[in-house]
Amino acid sequence: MNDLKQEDFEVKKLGKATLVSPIYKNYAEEEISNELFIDESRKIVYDASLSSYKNTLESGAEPISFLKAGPRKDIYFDPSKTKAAIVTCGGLCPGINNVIRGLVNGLYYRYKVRNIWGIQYGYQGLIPEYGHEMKKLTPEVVKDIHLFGGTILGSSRGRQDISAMVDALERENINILFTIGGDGTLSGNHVINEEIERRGLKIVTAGIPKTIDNDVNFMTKTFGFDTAFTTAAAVVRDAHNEATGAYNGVAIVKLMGRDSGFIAANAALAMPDVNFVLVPENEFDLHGEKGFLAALKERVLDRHHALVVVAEGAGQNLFDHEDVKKDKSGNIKHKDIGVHLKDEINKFFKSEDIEATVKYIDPSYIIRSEVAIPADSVFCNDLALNAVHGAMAGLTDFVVGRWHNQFTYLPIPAATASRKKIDVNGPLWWAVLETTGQPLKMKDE
Ligand SMILES: Nc1ncnc2c1ncn2[C@@H]1O[C@H](COP(=O)(O)OP(=O)(O)OP(=O)(O)O)[C@@H](O)[C@H]1O
Ligand SMILES: O=P(O)(O)OC[C@H]1O[C@](O)(CO)[C@@H](O)[C@@H]1O
Repeated sequence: MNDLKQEDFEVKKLGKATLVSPIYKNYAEEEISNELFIDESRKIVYDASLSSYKNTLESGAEPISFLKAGPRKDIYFDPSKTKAAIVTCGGLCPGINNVIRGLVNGLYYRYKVRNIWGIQYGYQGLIPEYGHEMKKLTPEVVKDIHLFGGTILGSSRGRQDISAMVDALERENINILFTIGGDGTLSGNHVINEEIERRGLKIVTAGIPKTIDNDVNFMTKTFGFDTAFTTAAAVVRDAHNEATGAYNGVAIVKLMGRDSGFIAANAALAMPDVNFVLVPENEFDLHGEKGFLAALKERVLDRHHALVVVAEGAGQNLFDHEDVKKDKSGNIKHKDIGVHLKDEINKFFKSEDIEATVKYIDPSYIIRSEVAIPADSVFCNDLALNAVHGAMAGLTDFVVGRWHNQFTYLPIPAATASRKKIDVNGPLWWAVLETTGQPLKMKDE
């Protein structure tokens, strides 16, 4: 591993370094993480323990090359002539403002870039017809924004014309575009980059992965996730009070998680009063001997209260999918499992002649609008600074992340090829089963 040289690795679209960084010229540059391994035959770097690595290859994505994130000795852009822009897209997430603040301060103080702009309301802000003016960003403008949830730039969903967006970058003489967003935003970043390459423009794009669902590939954790499950855990605690406050009380808390149940699983582990965690990765039946309702009944008759945490993408197998609805960006809108559970539990206990009190709590939007907790604030700032370092060094079409205790730069297609999910044979799910005591499977098979 130590004998590996930079040229052994397939590094996509690394810009040509032309300038020596005024600040980092003495920085010992180390490009490759020791925790990653090389597949000599393919000339790629991967983590041997990685199941998502295999999924990514199977999905036909490009091979993965991790670079260790951090400042480079040589930088590509002359700070005095560099114009940077920041855009935030998709749903909200705790910490977006911290990332914006970190990007602005990193550019301004570390590299002395003075021309920094915020694009308003997501990719819409690059389309003149919407009329969203760009916002000048300085350390003064962003100095307090970490004290608030949401995004000071606004966000949006919905496809925009790629060529028109690149026209805007060209027209505005933007050299660096930072995109803060989830899977969709990063995919958008990638196609914008393809158009930039086609036109041969000196523009780089850098992604900072934003999703409270924590479902981005090759990221141990995305920012906002810790805040999300910490906030969710407080709701779960209160729900427990509701459940125990009535004889045969059942409380259901629905949490976000379109495709992955990380928030639900972690909130339940943080608040181990939870008796059932329902996640998209683990299908369940409602009815039948081994179904969820039978298990719930057993629990209620035994202890006279029960606490259920359900991720929004769970139990979708219980619905028919003839009228699939999508949001503006094309994401499938899931059927409301929380309301469905509440109704089915009520019906079931009535049919069993058991008097039960069912309380349903959906704190989704409150959770994702929260202010970042300190651990997330630190993380957001680190991600932002590393994104700045990569972009100033001329890297493009990359997403900054953290993987096995290292900050990394990863080609966007590797991050978006598939979603990270809970491994139901892995330690997280086993911890959930052990803590809740819920049956291994709630399905008649
Ligand atoms: N393949 C793509 N090409 C171009 N633009 C895309 C692509 N996928 C998504 N986008 C755009 O990226 C923006 C954000 O996408 P989306 O609404 O799916 O949110 P997201 O980034 O996945 O965040 P969240 O995790 O909150 O859903 C939208 O404007 C969407 O149209
Ligand atoms: O209601 P909106 O804004 O479409 O966002 C909901 C989605 O955002 C997410 O949190 C992803 O960021 C999903 O779990 C959820 O489906």
